[in-house]
Amino acid sequence: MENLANNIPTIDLSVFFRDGDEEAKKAAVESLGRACAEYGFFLATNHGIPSDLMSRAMELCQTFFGLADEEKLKSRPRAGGSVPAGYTKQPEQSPDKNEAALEEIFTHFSKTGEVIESIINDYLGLPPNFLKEYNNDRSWDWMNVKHYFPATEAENVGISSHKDGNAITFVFQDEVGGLEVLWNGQWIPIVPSKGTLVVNVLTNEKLKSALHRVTRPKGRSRYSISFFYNLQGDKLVEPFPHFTTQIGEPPKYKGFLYKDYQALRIKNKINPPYKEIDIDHFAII
Ligand SMILES: O=C(O)CCC(=O)C(=O)O
Ligand SMILES: [Fe+2]
Repeated sequence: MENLANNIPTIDLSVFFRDGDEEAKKAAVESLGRACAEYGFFLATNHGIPSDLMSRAMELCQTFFGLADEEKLKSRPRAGGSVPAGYTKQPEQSPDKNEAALEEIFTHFSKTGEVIESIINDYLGLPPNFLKEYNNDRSWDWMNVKHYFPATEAENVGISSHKDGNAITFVFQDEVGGLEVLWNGQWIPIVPSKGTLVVNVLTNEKLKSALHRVTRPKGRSRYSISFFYNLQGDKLVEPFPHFTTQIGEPPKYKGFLYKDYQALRIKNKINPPYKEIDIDHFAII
């Protein structure tokens, strides 16, 4: 049988972290854009996040999750934050001196997000810096770390099928595996490698917001770090005129305020009947 995992493209981003080499940049923009249009996912190498920092961050997650519950509970998110989940800095309870690794990797993810955003800007033929200027407030970006327990005989759901609700997601997973993306009706495994980026951009479907899920392998725990490159809450999100009026195509989605969308997602996630709200909620049928 064909190994579909090989279909997910790997993009080397090194060319975007140095000056010059315009031809190579153009080729990489094209490959990255095509991967986003076809799969909504790609694997990135040379993405600007130092590998020793990634190892330290992953070690820290594993140390943290190994603590007793009463210790972990001391680090729960503070009430009144803009998002009710994710990593919250609690220095006095930090598991060890490596804590800075999570802060540092957050900054790197943010920068790499800007690089990917500008590549997507070019791929879509938007005016220079259009997305950068539209999405110019990084204070809504966030990150979380997850510990998936081994599958049992009865069930193996890590995260059920969903679309992310942000602009670009980076997932850094350990070597265990379990992340899968839906493509042409089949679940394709995202085989662990140094850095996996999940891309979801609102462009009237010029790029794909892919359904994905995590299944839990038997016999071992799995850890991952997800970074969500976001939008500022008061932004109005709707298909840009470049993808609608300017090219004579109707919008496929209604507009919404980004913070209302996030609130709706969370409300439905934590209240019965526990529905996954995603961008389809705003689709114009
Ligand atoms: O843990 C993973 O590999 C993916 C997690 C995910 O899809 C998410 O956090 O939205
Ligand atoms: Fe996700």
